[in-house]
Amino acid sequence: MPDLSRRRLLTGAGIVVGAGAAAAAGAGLVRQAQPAPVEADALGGAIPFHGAHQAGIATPVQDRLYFAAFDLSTDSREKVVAMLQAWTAAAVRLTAAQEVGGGATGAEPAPPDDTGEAIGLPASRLTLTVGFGPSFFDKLKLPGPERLKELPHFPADKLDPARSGGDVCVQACADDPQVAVHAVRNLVRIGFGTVSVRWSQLGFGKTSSTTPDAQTPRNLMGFKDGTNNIAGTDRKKLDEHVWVGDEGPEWMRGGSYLVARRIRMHIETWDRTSLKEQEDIFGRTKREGAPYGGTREHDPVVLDRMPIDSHVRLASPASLSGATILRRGYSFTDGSDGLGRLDAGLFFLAYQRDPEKGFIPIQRALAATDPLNEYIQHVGSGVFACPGGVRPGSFWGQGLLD
Ligand SMILES: C=CC1=C(C)c2cc3[nH]c(cc4nc(cc5[nH]c(cc1n2)c(C)c5CCC(=O)O)C(CCC(=O)O)=C4C)c(C)c3C=C
Ligand SMILES: [Fe+2]
Repeated sequence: MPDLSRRRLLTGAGIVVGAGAAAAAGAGLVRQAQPAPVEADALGGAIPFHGAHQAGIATPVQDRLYFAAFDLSTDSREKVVAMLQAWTAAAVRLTAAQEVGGGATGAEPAPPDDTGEAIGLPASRLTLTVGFGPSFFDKLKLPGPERLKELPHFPADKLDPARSGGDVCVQACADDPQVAVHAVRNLVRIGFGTVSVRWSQLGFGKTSSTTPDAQTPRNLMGFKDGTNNIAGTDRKKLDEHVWVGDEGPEWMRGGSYLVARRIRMHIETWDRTSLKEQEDIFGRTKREGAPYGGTREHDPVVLDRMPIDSHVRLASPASLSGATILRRGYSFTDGSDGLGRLDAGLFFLAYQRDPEKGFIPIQRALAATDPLNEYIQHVGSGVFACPGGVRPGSFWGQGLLD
């Protein structure tokens, strides 16, 4: 649990102190209709919303994801500003396990402000991260950052427009799916008339880690995923590869560019593949996750010990003039496809300082020769500029829209 003092929580997360709070302590930081004082030892895993960077990027990866991409239903900047102000106020409360607006009860005869399904649940390390797609800037006639461009087409892409694009995105990560869904649902509600959901994706079983000391999670192919990811504590690498710096624009400083890809896995075909072939495809062993030529997971990757077209060799920065991304993906299963096959795969999320030096060269190399392509297909895609962190009293995208 993060070591947050009560004072820091109260100022940082914007919680208003009120009566009737004693009951909130005990089982963690608990949602209350009435604003409540919160004990320092009862934060229930609240991650501060405010800071130099948006939470949910370098933050230790939570267990669950709910990601939503929105279309603007207006070209009025004023309406968008009003919505982003209201979203920010709600996000401050949601990430601190507080109900939005006037709460989930007591508003008769009006419908309650908060939908209520998170009453009594702790903060669950909820983070809410917002990004703007290239079309956001076109629709609002705003100058977009130079580095935010539509992604190129990659060979074998089979992108479904109904699962791609979006003017705005919200990435909600939490250890409890109900908390993540509740957060996005309430933002959708607040945004009614200004944005509508274009597509969304639930994710479970994180497939990457930003905490190298923790056990590396496994993807649905059974392999450890995230071994060679950037650690959330590695400030040097984050500054070099993830956070936007002086190249700006100003409102993007401390922000990052997000690439989201819905990657379907042909699980049934994969499961009929021998262990040796599976391991050759990645260039790592299945049980230990060791790179070929090594015996332990974190042994150094020696490229020429790996098959020349193995996934890890192709994607390694050493093969691609240093191209590096921060991965933050999740597994998904969305039922079956009507032909008896699971609609399952990896919802791949990658943050970087410049997609031209991160995702794009890596994906070009993978799309060309990765043997994994026989077992996967990219079916959804989005690219978003995620502004720098929100300061207390400010709102998401303020520097851009003010
Ligand atoms: C464009 C970027 C990448 C896509 C798309 C991608 C898809 C993808 N990856 C796996 C499984 C694994 N990937 C691993 C390593 C790895 N993958 C990428 C990039 C993309 N992967 C990078 C940059 C790396 C790290 C390379 C390195 O520096 O060593 C691994 C090995 C363990 C690890 O380091 O994480 C696995 C396993 C799947 C299943 C998949 C699409 C469905
Ligand atoms: Fe990969």
